[in-house]
Amino acid sequence: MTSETEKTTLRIAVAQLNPTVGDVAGNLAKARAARADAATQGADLLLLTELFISGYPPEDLVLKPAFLKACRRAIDDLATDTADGGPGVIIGFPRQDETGRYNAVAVLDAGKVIAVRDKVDLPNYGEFDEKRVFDQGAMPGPVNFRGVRLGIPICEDIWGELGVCETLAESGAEILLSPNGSPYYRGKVDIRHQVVLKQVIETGLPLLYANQLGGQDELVFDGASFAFNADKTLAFQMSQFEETIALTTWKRQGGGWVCDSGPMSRIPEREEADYRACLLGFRDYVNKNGFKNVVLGLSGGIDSAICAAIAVDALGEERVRCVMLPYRYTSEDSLKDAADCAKALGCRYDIVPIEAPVTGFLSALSETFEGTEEGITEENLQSRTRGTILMAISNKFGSMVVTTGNKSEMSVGYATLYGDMNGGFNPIKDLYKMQVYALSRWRNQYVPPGALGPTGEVIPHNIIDKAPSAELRPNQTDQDSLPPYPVLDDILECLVELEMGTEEIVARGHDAATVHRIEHLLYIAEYKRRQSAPGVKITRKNFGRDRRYPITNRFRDRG
Ligand SMILES: Nc1ncnc2c1ncn2[C@@H]1O[C@H](COP(=O)(O)OP(=O)(O)OC[C@H]2O[C@@H]([n+]3cccc(C(=O)O)c3)[C@H](O)[C@@H]2O)[C@@H](O)[C@H]1O
Ligand SMILES: Nc1ncnc2c1ncn2[C@@H]1O[C@H](COP(=O)(O)OP(=O)(O)OP(=O)(O)O)[C@@H](O)[C@H]1O
Ligand SMILES: NC(=O)CC[C@H](N)C(=O)O
Repeated sequence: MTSETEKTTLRIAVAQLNPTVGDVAGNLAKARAARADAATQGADLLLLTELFISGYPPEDLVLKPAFLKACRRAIDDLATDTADGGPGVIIGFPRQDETGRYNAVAVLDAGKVIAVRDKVDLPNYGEFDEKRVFDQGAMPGPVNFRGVRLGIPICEDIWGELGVCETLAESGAEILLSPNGSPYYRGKVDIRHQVVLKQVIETGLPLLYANQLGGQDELVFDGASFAFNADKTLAFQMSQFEETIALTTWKRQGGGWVCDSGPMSRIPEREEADYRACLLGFRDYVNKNGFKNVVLGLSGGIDSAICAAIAVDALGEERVRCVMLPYRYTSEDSLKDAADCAKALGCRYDIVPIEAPVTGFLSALSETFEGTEEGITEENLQSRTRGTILMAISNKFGSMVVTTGNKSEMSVGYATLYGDMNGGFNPIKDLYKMQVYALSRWRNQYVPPGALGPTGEVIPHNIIDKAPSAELRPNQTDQDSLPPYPVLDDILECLVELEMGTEEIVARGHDAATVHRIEHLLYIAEYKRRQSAPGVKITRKNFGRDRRYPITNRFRDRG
């Protein structure tokens, strides 16, 4: 006799998939394909991630009744599928009833929605803004799935202090299954492990953590789903940055449940992890927004070189066009380095000289500018001419312009509005210059899994070794107007990531006048950053949602 309460084995397929926000039909199709796969593998249950049917984060889309209706219809359709006796499904969806609007999960089995649970703890810090669009759910109880009492805390429910996991344990949950939409930042996998371990220790229950995959605007969801058993051992670990479904087997043992099989994948570290995040975020932005190809200005400098490498790795060389736009200050070295880089990457390389258009602008302005000194205006004209030409190529061929400014220069406003700031998306927006160097060196040695680019030195070593220069006037280098990048980056990390006081930064050995100047530049460049293209979030504090400073701001920290 097999009664449900005697169930001793549970096979859970964990689907770490890449949904698209707003593509309800596409996400439903992905859920169905995953369920078919799970059925083939003999799973009892398919676990999908937070708000899978809408894509995460759906932001203000959930304020549209038509969108919520479409999501609900998709959940009902998927529930109907489960009448076939195959795997049940846990899937995230946004829902509304007379009491409010919720970030919810549905449990589907035997042709029906057998339970719905709402997220209690709505994150409202950093990149998250969930209190804006969702109401707090009621404290959940476990769901009885084929005789097993499952606790389903949704993402922040396992991070926060509201006691959701404890409540689930006290009300009889036997396993905790947590659907997540957890974005990448450097070192996040370890942090998630610690968060989950804390809940495992507090509840005495095993916890399965399933995370979404893929880029959504500035965020990268890196997957890396895993579980800890109640004895605090890592039961399985899925890969990071890869869309995958894994079967895990759970056994009833000594009064509790133990996960005794599942994959054990390697988690990449440091440069590899950051590079792969840039790649995935860039690829998904371009593909999910329907661009067939991209174009970028390749200057012979390191920023555009690494952007070209990321673009080729993400899209393949035939979808990337590099354009060298030389002016009279462009050196022979730059011409050679840019050509070598494009050749190493195997992508199309055009040369469009800007002497004639810049001369045209200057001649049009000659009367207006009569009696004035030549300076930054004329320098910016070079950058703006390049920006205009790249946008023309974009319009003509439908290619998205890749923006190439790193976090160091975006911090201090070292970029020209409507010039090199033109473009749709920036793969290195959240990488300081020293990190750009580190990732470039790494990429010259390794090709990440799934990358479409070639092996070998794709960023010629001369580009890495030479002094960075914008070449907007003769013999110019970045260091003429900025401190050396190791110094600049340290000061910026203190100011931006750590919100340190200037006195504290000076105490680290920096020159006070330099620290004050960098702080000033950081504040006065806020207006530029507000007009800048989105780009991949890599740090805990990107210039997007994570750091929200006023543009009009007279505060300067003088101790
Ligand atoms: N608070 C504010 N709110 C709104 N608008 C404001 C503003 N402050 C200035 N502005 C406007 O912005 C204009 C100045 O901005 P913008 O025209 O961009 O020019 P600007 O910031 O003055 O100059 C661009 C800087 O970037 C450097 N650069 C350029 C290109 C490439 C690189 C590189 O190495 O990658 C470096 C260049 O050497 C220079 O230091 C002003 O003329 C004014 O109209
Ligand atoms: N001669 C050029 N040909 C093509 N694109 C250029 C050229 N000069 C600048 N650009 C574009 O403008 C961006 C800003 O470049 P700039 O040379 O001013 O300094 P940078 O920030 O050090 O970038 P890079 O390291 O790529 O040179 C470049 O990344 C590139 O996309
Ligand atoms: N979607 C969420 O609730 C995510 C919040 C959580 N702190 C995370 O970053 O993973």
